[in-house]
Amino acid sequence: MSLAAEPISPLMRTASRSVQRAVSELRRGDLVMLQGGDGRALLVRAAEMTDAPALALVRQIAGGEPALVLTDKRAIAAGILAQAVEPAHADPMGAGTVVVAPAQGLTPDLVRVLADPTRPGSAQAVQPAVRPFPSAEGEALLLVKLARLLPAVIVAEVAADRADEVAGRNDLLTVRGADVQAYQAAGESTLRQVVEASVPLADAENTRLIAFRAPDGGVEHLAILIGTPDPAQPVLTRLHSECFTGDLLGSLRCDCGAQLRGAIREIAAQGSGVVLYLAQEGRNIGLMNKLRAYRLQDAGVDTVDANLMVGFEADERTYLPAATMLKALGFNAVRLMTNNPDKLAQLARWGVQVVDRVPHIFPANGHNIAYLRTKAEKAGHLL
Ligand SMILES: Nc1nc2c(ncn2[C@@H]2O[C@H](COP(=O)(O)OP(=O)(O)OP(=O)(O)O)[C@@H](O)[C@H]2O)c(=O)[nH]1
Ligand SMILES: [Zn+2]
Repeated sequence: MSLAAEPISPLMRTASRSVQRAVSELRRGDLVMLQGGDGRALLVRAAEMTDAPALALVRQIAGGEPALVLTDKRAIAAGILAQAVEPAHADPMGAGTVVVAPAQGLTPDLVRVLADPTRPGSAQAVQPAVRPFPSAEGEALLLVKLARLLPAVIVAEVAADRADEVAGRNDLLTVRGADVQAYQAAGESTLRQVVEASVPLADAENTRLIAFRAPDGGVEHLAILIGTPDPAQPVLTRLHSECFTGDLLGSLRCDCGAQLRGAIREIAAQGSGVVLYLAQEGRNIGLMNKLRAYRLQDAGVDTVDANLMVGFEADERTYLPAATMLKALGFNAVRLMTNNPDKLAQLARWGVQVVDRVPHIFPANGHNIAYLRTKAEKAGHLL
């Protein structure tokens, strides 16, 4: 049942190391040097971490005025952009980017109001410039998304032929935009089994947990294997994206807790199957950002628009990790318990045959009616 141990190439190891280090620097509020795939070099820091000394440091190192980069979704929500930016080529990660460089300069307040939808304020006076993806700015946004921060960055361009010298003098980590673009899919397609243990569950006593991790030490996902599925037959399968609030706390805002426990019960009743517990909290925007989206929903916005207002796509998940795990377990055909057509389409796209869809619907609880209705009306869920 284990994956053939494919050695990770030295090139990939170096690439993922610099991306992971850059993510860590950004989360600390430090600057990194990004060598963009477009040949431009940018000093980058997370907008979420920006105060006056931080802006002053960027000015001092770059010798020029920094700009704020937002996704087009966030810029529209902030009222400074009329419509979405068309990507230069069809790339699911390629959100259009919007660059704000006000003549009077950036202030921490302006950065906060534009980057963070939970901070009230207005920013009528700024004129953004738009850039289709790919661009160094778009790669900087991918980095802060990987860091699970708000999708907004402060950038300042540095002459490409001076980037190494500036980075060296200021002890800044350098990361290549091409590596940032390749990072996520590389980790997701090389997940391998790390450990397997028996964990009897109240609703499914004959259960084993199989833990997966990418060779570069990235995100970890779990397979909850119930009974002994026959790989020669389509396996009853549930893809479940992590939901701390619903799964662990029993939050009534969503249907996740009911779906998770319901899937375990149903698989146990049918004899065997697997639940993949995917580390994709908040449709892969992370818990902090999901809580930001909840704040907006408390003010009347629906779950799809709330994601867009924070600056993300409505759904940032890919099911490549799920497909990689299923194949590693020897399961090439599944009966998928879901109402989400994207899960069906993506699994097929990543080479897992979906023989059947098993509806996975639970009664509304009085708090999640609008959430479920939005999933049906806007996200095409088959409810
Ligand atoms: N961003 C965001 N994420 C949410 C919200 N409510 C729930 N989630 C997340 O949505 C995901 C729900 O995942 P699933 O139940 O696997 O998927 P689904 O898209 O509902 O599809 P099916 O249940 O398979 O039909 C989890 O990662 C939750 O954390 C919300 O209001 N905003
Ligand atoms: Zn949930």
